[in-house]
Amino acid sequence: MAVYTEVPDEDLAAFLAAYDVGEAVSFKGIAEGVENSNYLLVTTTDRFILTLYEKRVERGDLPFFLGLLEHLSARGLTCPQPVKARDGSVLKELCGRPAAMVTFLDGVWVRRPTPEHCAELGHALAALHEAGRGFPLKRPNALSVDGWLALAATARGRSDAVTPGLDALIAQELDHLAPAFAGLDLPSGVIHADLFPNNVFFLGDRLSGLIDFYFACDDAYAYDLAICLNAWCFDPDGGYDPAKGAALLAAYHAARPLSEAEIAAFPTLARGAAIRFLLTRLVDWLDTPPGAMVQKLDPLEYLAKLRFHQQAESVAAYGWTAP
Ligand SMILES: Nc1ncnc2c1ncn2[C@@H]1O[C@H](COP(=O)(O)OP(=O)(O)OP(=O)(O)O)[C@@H](O)[C@H]1O
Ligand SMILES: N[C@@H](CCO)C(=O)O
Repeated sequence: MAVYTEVPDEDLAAFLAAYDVGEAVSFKGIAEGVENSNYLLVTTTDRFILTLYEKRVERGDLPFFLGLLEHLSARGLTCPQPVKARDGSVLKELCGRPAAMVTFLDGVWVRRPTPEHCAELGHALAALHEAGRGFPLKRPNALSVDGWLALAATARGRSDAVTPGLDALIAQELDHLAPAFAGLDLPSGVIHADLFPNNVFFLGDRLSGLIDFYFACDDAYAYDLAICLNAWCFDPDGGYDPAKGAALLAAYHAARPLSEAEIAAFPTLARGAAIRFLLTRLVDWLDTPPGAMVQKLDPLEYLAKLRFHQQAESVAAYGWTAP
């Protein structure tokens, strides 16, 4: 469930009075998502998503997220566009929470991505990286090496309850990744950092929009590509699908050619991307009280992905070589 804050009708009407969007016709909570309270709002003029930012989103980060959506939309990327109130602001308050309205995007997310979907994704990810250039605000990636070490410390001594040996495996992997990441100097800029299938909309076979920029930050572009490979290119049974990986990498490379350094670093980046989601899922798994109405995501899915990447000696392991 992702409606943590219920909005009374009179509060909604007072909120909407600050905008030129007409009056509410319908207002429904959206069950999908876990971070924030999201509502689908239909007014006499259009459809919008109204989001109340809950405790996991830092208030200080909201100008980065909302400003980024404006920057990307202005450069032709199809992503939610923040709606300005009559006073020009995009961030307001509703029911004691920071709140913003964004435009509604048509499309549905694909449960079973094909290589064709992965190719569309590769193209869109490169377009996102290009469109992000020149965005003036900065947000370091809180979920890079230092964030992984902090999460691992939180889970230490408890992860073996999820699967035996997990504590030691995480410690060994971080011993490998911390110096490996410190030695990287790759092209960087704004990345999405959470571009999973549920954040990418399609109309038919064509990608129609990207959503959920609440992990966006500054980091290596190829790390974003590695996050996508993990999220899109493994089959439901856990096996890596080289046709999907090749489609993703080739489409990205055609739109934003990867450097030799990015290609050489790819297995390391993929390991980093795997431990990042392994750790956040693990800590959520350990710390979410039984019965909480939040979907718990499986950390072991990412342990299997990590093991796959540990065997990869070069990008060829992903079914692709640079042309
Ligand atoms: N601009 C939009 N247009 C259409 N639908 C949207 C839009 N933004 C969000 N949604 C819908 O709301 C759902 C939840 O949104 P979102 O993924 O941003 O939530 P969240 O709480 O940040 O969740 P999570 O981080 O877990 O994915 C999406 O799956 C989608 O169905
Ligand atoms: N995409 C994340 C969850 C929410 O951001 C995951 O699958 O672990």
